[in-house]
Amino acid sequence: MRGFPTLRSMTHQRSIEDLRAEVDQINRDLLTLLSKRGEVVAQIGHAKTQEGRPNHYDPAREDKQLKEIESLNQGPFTSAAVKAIFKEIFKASLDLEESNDKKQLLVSRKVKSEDTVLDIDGVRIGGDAPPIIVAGPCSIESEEQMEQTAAFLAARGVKILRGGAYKPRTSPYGFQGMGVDGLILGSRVAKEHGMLFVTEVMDTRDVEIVAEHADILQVGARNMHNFALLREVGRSRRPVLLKRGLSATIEEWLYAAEYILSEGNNEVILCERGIRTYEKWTRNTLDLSAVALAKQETHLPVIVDVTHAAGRRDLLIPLAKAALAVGADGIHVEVHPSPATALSDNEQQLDFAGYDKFSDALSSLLRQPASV
Ligand SMILES: C=C(O[C@@H]1C=C(C(=O)O)C=C[C@H]1O)C(=O)O
Repeated sequence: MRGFPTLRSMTHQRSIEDLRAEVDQINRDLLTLLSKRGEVVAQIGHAKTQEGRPNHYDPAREDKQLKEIESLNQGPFTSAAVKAIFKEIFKASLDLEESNDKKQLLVSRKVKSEDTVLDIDGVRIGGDAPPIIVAGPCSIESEEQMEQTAAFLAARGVKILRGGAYKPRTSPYGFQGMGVDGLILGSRVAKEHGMLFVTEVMDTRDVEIVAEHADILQVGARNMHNFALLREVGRSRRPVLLKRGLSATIEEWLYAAEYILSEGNNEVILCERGIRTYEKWTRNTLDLSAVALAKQETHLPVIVDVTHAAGRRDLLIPLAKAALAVGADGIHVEVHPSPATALSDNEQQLDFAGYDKFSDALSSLLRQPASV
C-alpha cells in the first residue's frame, strides 16, 4: 500500500512514547471531529422532527455512506473493520438524534417544568387542584337515565359528567350509541346541573359537532393510535381526555398526546385505563407505574379510569385509592341508575348506592391535592 512507511523503517526511528503522544493527539482530533459530526447529526434530527418524521433511522442513507467509505478506504484497516467503526458511529448518532428529540417533546417536563392545570369553566384539573371525579354512564341511552344520573352526581359534588354518544363496540351489532341526539342530550343535562360534559369522539368527521356540544373531547383507548383523529382534536380548541391504548406502551401514549399538543392544543388530560395482559380475572391490568411515570415525565394531568381497568365492581375502591396514592389527578368511574339493564358494560358500572359507598371510601383522599 502506497504512502505508508514499512514497520521496519518506523520502529527504529521513533520511540513508543513519541508514537503514543501522536496517537493521543489523533484521539483528540478524532474526538473533535466526532463531536462536530454529532452536532450536525442532531441538527438533521431536529429538521426531521419538524418535517413530522418521527422515525429518524435511514438505512439507505447509511448504506450510501458506507459504500463511499469503502471506496475511499486505502488501508491499513480492512474495509470490514472501517465499516464496523462507522456503523457504531451511525448507531450512536441515531441515539443522539432521538434522545435530543425526546427532550424537546412538548409534553415533557424537561420542556415545561411546572404542572399544567386546566381550568374549564372554573373546574381545575391537575397540579395543586384536589383530584376530580369524572362519572356517568357508559352510554347515553335516554333522557330519564341522563337526568337521574346527573342529578344524583351533581348533588354529590361531581363536576364532570361522562356519557358516550358514539360507542366503539367490539361487535358491529352492539349498541352503537345515540349519535348527535346523545350529544345534545348529554350537554343539555350537564349544563342544567352545572356540570361539564365529556364524551368520546371516534371519527375525524365528528370532531366539529362533538366539540360544539362537549366541554371535553375524549379519545378512547381504541383510537389512541388514530393519528388523524389526534391531529384533528389537537386543532379543535377543546380540552382532550386521552385514554391509553389497550396495548400501548407509555412512550406511545405520550407520543399520542404529543400529536395533540403539536397542533397547538395544550389542554390534554392523560387517562390510564388498564392494559391488556394475560390476566383473566380482571378486564385489564391497571398500570400504576404508568401513572407515576406519566406524572414524572410530563406536566399534564393524569387520571385513572378504574371502571375499565378492573371490569368488575368489587375492585373499584382499592384501585381508586391506589391511583390517588400514586398521585393521580382524578378518577374516572362509570355510574348508571340501573346497571343491570344498561345497554353496555353491565358488569362494571356502579349503581347509585354503589357510587355512594365508593365516594365515601375515597372522601379523605379526594379532599386533598394530588401528591406524587
Ligand atoms: C443523520 C441522519 O440520521 C441517521 C444517522 C445517520 C448518520 O449518522 O450518518 C444516517 C442515517 C440515519 O440513520 C441522516 O439521516 O442523515
